[in-house]
Amino acid sequence: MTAVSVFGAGSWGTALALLMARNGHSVALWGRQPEHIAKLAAARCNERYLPGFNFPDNLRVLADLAEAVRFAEVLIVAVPSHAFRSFLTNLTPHLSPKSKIAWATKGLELQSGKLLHQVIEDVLGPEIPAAVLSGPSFARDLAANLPTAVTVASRRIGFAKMLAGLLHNNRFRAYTTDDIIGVQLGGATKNVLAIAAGVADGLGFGANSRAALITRGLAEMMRLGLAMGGKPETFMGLAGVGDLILTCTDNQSRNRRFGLGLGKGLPRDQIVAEIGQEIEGIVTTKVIHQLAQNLGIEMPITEQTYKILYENLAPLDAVNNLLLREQKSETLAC
Ligand SMILES: NC(=O)C1=CN([C@@H]2O[C@H](COP(=O)(O)OP(=O)(O)OC[C@H]3O[C@@H](n4cnc5c(N)ncnc54)[C@H](O)[C@@H]3O)[C@@H](O)[C@H]2O)C=CC1
Ligand SMILES: O=C(CO)COP(=O)(O)O
Repeated sequence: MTAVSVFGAGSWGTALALLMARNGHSVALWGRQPEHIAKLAAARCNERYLPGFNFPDNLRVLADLAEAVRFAEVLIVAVPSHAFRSFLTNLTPHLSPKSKIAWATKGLELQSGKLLHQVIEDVLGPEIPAAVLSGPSFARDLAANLPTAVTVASRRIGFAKMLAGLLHNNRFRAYTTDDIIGVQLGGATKNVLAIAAGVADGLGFGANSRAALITRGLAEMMRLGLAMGGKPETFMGLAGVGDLILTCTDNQSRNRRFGLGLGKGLPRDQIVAEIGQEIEGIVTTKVIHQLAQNLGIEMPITEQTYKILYENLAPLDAVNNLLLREQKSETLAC
């Protein structure tokens, strides 16, 4: 039995806390809004973000950050990417020399384009053991105990194995790797491509288009990921193509649903309000587009998604721009 604290009481933080509590660990789930945490404590369930799944007795909820950090040496962050640096800054004064940090956030830092392990190094220094969890894993499927497999990446493989051990059970497989860059870029890029897949489906383009988009999207993910130091096998694994397929094809994905709404011509504010949860791909589209430009990498689907989101390009015109590109070789190098 290990003590673990999970930070971020949204759908993903709650699902991870449930998983580890069901595995018999002693788990604290921290949220920043005391009134939200009070509701969780009273209902023993997260009715706002993950309704229908009762908390076991060994899952406690906390609104006090210092108490949640004191509770465990293993800390897992599941706040959205836009809050990542400020959250770490708040965390810093409470850390002990034994603290180890992991994150399940999928995204990059908007202002700097940094990967989140770089943000950790900036704020907490290079010495703290750090690992990322990613892969095809909807919160609701996990909470419902449906079979799931993910990747845990750390440059300290011992910490990756320890974290994987906390998560692993006979319905949840956690694989390990040292490719912290590839795993993060897979998780970030797939959200952009899921918006694009949603747009295509919202326009009524059907199955052939979806499969083409996923496949060409994978080529984009790999071009960027390899240029930034990720390993090819990571993009062919759970955190790459695995999560790409999941998020592009199932309507549990908020990024895909956002794209679906855009493709149907619904107003952006209405779609965002109806989803009512984090849509990481909106900001990530901007960051990845900027990275691709800086590195001179061709990412046409990302580029057209960027134009829909930030330059008011009509979805149908974006698709036509893709289809009217000159004929190409299918190889990765383009
Ligand atoms: N929901 C899912 O199925 C999965 C989500 N993720 C990732 O997990 C991360 C969190 O997303 P979800 O839990 O799904 O979003 P959500 O919308 O369900 O919940 C977001 C939570 O973050 C909290 N939050 C927002 N700003 C904060 C701040 N400044 N400080 C502390 N907490 C803050 C909110 O209060 C809320 O509790 C995202 O990066 C997402 O991509 C990864 C895998 C699966
Ligand atoms: O990352 C996810 C599943 O692996 C969740 O996807 P969405 O953020 O699009 O809902």
